[in-house]
Amino acid sequence: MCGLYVIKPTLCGGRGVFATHPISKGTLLHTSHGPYASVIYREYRKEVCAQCFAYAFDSKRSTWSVKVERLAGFWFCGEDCRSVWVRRHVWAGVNLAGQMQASVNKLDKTLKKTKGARTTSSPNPSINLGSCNMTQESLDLAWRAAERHTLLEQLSDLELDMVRFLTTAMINRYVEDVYQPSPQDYHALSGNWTGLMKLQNNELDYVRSKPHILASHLRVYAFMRSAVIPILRPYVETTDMIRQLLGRDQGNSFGLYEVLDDNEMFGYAIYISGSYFNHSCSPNVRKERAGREMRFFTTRDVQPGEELCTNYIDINDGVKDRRDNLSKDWYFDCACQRCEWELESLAM
Ligand SMILES: C[S@@+](CC[C@H](N)C(=O)[O-])C[C@H]1O[C@@H](n2cnc3c(N)ncnc32)[C@H](O)[C@@H]1O
Repeated sequence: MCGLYVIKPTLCGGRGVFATHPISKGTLLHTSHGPYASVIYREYRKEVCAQCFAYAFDSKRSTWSVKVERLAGFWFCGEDCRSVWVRRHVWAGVNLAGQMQASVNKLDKTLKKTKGARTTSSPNPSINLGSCNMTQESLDLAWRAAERHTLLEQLSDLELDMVRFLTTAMINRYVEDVYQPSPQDYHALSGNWTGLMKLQNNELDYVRSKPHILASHLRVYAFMRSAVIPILRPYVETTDMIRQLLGRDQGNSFGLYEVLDDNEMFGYAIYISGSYFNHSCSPNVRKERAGREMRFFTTRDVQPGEELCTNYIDINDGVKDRRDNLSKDWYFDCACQRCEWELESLAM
């Protein structure tokens, strides 16, 4: 709902969402109508509707039966979802998502057959890919080297899912560049490429916190360069787009759960307009997925000027565990008031 909040800088958590009016408990604050980038994990693809994310098991089925003809890889809970998906994914008669999926599957099969065990060598042996002291300069060097030495390797299932996730954003960018979609199309993606680029980029923090991830990202890039269909090739000629996307994925993506956060997680997604809510260990907002939408509701009455926050982790843990989890998985030291109070009382 517009007019109830503004996005503005916080003291120590970048930008945040602040109430401008009194808001009562249970108010629907905001709806992100659909993700700009998303993936349903491969193992769930036949069980989760590619359009509305309905889970087959909830309907007492094991899989969905409706799929896109030819270029399979997308299953739907019914004809309606399939036709919405086709309307949004088939441009000038070309099913870009289907073609990419087929190309990714083909390359994966070829690598499995021909390469066997993967290697973990650096594309440039002089660059150390596994350091928590990584600087921006050495990170840039590693990526630039990847543009010159394409080291094609078999990917893990998680990396293949990452490829599929990146592909959805790349296709949305292509459609923006070529077809100038309508405002409704942008609405359905909760923003556009420019909006996506305004989200916080966590690339360096992520690589420092999980040093092994850089080698994985470089493998994903090399794979995408080989798997990409000709129409999308310009987007992977340099590493820029993939880096921009990977830097936003970390710290901005939402888990796609059956419905509530403690159910089965079957994928992840970037909801651009929903990415401005900061974390608090005593949140006043909860998120709820409804089909493809992500909705944000207040969980108590809120006063004007108060920050509106969700929780990124389980807030039932003790202060030390919460802070460790946020630092490990979200790369920040929580600046919320509850942490401050609980840390003070621990120090006394
Ligand atoms: C999903 S984004 C939220 C929007 C972000 N503040 C921005 O300006 O784009 C998550 C990032 O916000 C910051 N953040 C969120 N909650 C925070 C908190 N409780 N304390 C400190 N930083 C926080 C961290 O930098 C985190 O990586």
